[in-house]
Amino acid sequence: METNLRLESSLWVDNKRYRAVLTGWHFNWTELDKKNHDKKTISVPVAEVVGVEEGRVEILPQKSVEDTDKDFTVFYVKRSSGGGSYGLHWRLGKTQFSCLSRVLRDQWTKHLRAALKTHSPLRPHRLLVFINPFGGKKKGREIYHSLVSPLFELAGISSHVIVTERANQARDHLLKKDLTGFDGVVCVGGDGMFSEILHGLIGRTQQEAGLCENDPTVTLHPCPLHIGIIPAGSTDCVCFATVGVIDPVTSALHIIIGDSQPLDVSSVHQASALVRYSVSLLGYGFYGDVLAESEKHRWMGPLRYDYSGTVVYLSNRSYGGIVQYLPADPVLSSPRDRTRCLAGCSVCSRSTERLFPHSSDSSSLHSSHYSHFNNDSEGDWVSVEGRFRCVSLTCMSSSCPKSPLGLSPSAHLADGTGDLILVWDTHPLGFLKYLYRHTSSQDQFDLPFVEVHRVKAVRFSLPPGKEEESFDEIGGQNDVVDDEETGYIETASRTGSQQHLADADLTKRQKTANPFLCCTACSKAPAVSVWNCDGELLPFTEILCRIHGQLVRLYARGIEDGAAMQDYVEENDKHERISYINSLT
Ligand SMILES: Nc1ncnc2c1ncn2[C@@H]1O[C@H](COP(=O)(O)OP(=O)(O)OP(=O)(O)O)[C@@H](O)[C@H]1O
Repeated sequence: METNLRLESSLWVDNKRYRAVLTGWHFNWTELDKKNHDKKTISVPVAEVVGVEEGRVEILPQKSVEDTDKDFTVFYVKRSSGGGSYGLHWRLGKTQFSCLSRVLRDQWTKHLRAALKTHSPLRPHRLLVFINPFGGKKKGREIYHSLVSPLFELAGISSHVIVTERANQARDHLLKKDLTGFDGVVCVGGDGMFSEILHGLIGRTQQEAGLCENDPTVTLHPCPLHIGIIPAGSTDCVCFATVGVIDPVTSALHIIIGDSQPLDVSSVHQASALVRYSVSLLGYGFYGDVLAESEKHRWMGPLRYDYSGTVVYLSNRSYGGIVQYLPADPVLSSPRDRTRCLAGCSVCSRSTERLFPHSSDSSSLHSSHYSHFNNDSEGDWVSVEGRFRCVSLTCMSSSCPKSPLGLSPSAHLADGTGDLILVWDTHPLGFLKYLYRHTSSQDQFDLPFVEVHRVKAVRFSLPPGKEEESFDEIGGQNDVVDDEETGYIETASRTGSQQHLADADLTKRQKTANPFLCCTACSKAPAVSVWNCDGELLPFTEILCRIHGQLVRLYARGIEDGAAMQDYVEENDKHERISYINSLT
């Protein structure tokens, strides 16, 4: 097939002659001098071509076409450094080519489009887009319509756009409505919007597969629809940790070219009920207290997190608890191995084979055998008891602009494990040192009171004598939630897809029941903290978490950084190396 797609001819750009070659995987054009010697080559992977249009076409600020017989325009991904951030920004590159004849022009457009189809099989054709008009600086609609929609149009993607009118509308839509014909779901918003999409898609997939989400031993079914994140929130950590930059155009281009990044998800259970899903931070102690405190100061905007962090740090708290964990296989990877999970991560690729042994390639994942937990021998649980400053579990590095290497710098996005970080009680300066190291490249685990373990599951309970206040006692008597939107009445903790049920009453409960909230004003320190689950407070203290390997897929490819791109380039021949670097600059 590749030989059929090959095409080579002279083309002109700005009256300069180029030799253009379409090989199977790359489209290259090399400037020629008067003696026909090669000057500069630009090489674009076919998979990164966004669109091919007849004529001389402009997209921004408005689409305009100068329809000439012998011209065509190629749009493609162009990289630039992240302006101080860790990853690379993607921009829309554009080159207008002129041919000697219309026949040749038609040949080029036909071949390029055919190559796109062959080498980019996961490109979406139809997307369901949810915009949170109130997320972040309330610019979701503007971001989508001015920056993203023109790119989708150029790439021939049709989208059904829903501007949400209430919290949880996107999640409920995904749980109940017909999703036939959609290749993916895009959220325009922050981490809260992403979490809605996550819960909706996972819940829907399990409903359709007839699986019970409440049972932590059940191997959940991976979601068939991809998730795209257009960052427009005040916290966009999932986007940052999976793309490397917070930039709507970069994210839109990843969606268009059909990048596919699997992501591990942790399910959080209380007794025999699912409470929530988490992908980034599940934190008890310091991180839970900071979130609880910050809820009181929402009027401060994003500043509330810095303020609350200081207040909670000064309150110098630690909490008793019993942590049990199921270690992951230490031969596969370690949270202290100083590796980084970057685009093309080999640990994650090997995990795909381990987690889905019967699928020949990633595209057939969703029809494969899903019993990856059953294939792993469970191993032995390890138990530790004591007083902790914080207990955290993360399925990814949880890097963010303030902490570019993240909570666990060597964590992987898709290896079926999470990193459990135990920070034992210590003096305030020691804890400050631990916190400070998150903002630098110093190893935050190289401290005597810090432990990190790569795990498959975690259980947290209170020490004997400090048993959990029952759910009812802390104000959550209403076990039944009436979902007005759908007319459903479901019982929390008893039905499948019930994670959404806990949400409706949660805010109410937190206000009256959160032990931290009531105790900040008291001199007596609280005996228990609260869990921060990806920015939401959990109404339970004693929980069980299970990591589900590669449960969802994002339109992303993991963080690309300069060094990683250089490694990629090294694998190509010298000619392509030079041309690739040229195309970056
Ligand atoms: N139309 C709406 N009205 C009110 N809330 C909404 C609406 N649409 C979505 N939401 C909710 O708003 C919450 C926050 O949204 P999002 O994450 O997009 O923005 P954010 O500014 O990063 O949020 P925050 O900083 O408050 O966590 C989400 O949990 C989502 O459920």
